[in-house]
Amino acid sequence: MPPKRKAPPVTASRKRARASSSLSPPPSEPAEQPSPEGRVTGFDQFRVPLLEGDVLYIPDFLPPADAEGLYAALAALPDWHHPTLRIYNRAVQQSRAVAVYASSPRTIKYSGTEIRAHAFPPVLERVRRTVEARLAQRFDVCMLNRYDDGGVYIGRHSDTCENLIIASLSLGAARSFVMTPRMPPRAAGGEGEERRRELEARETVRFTMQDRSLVVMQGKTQDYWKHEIPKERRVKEGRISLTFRQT
Ligand SMILES: O=C(O)CCC(=O)C(=O)O
Ligand SMILES: [Fe+2]
Repeated sequence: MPPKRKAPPVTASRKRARASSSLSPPPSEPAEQPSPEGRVTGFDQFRVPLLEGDVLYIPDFLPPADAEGLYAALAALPDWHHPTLRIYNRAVQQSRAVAVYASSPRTIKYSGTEIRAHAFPPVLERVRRTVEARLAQRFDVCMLNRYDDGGVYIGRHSDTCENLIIASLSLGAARSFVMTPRMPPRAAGGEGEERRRELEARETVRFTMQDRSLVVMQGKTQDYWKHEIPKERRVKEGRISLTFRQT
């Protein structure tokens, strides 16, 4: 199998960008205006080079002062739980803990189960305001994911296209984000299956999500790409992602 194509330009340029960025926008910046296109604009230098995908990786998105104590405060929220999923008719408890918040009371469909969304707690509301102002977008739902160490992962999936824009803020341990192209169904099965695996491996894009960074997925990304956070056994620290969604 050919080696997975890494995306060194993404990682390398982000390292350079990190030193210089001060990410609280000046109040005059146009980011305060809602974006008419329904997509995040103005971050072109952070675009991940993907065919038919619109993905941004923005390092140092949250200033260190805003991130101080945030991991611990979020980890202490009372709403975390490990959903029980039905896999091949067996009940399996997910290793990743989740907590869901929404601006109005509702339940959220999630991997075949329903999760009750809570009201945004003040600590999360502050982050939401920062993300909304910087991206010039509104987010009405936030799903938190907690990966206590590198053994906790999220399998390869696409999110539903009801999520117009997903903005995922990372806190804690650096983890890999792996994007694999979605293949048409006819590419699978028999000999096609082997070819599909080969193409997937060749086109796979991988980058590292650092503490305080933001990944944005929008446009047709979910139609053309799957994403995952694979197990990385050497990672001993926890990571929390705040996945802001538009529903
Ligand atoms: O943890 C992340 O950054 C992404 C999680 C994810 O893909 C999801 O919640 O759908
Ligand atoms: Fe996802």
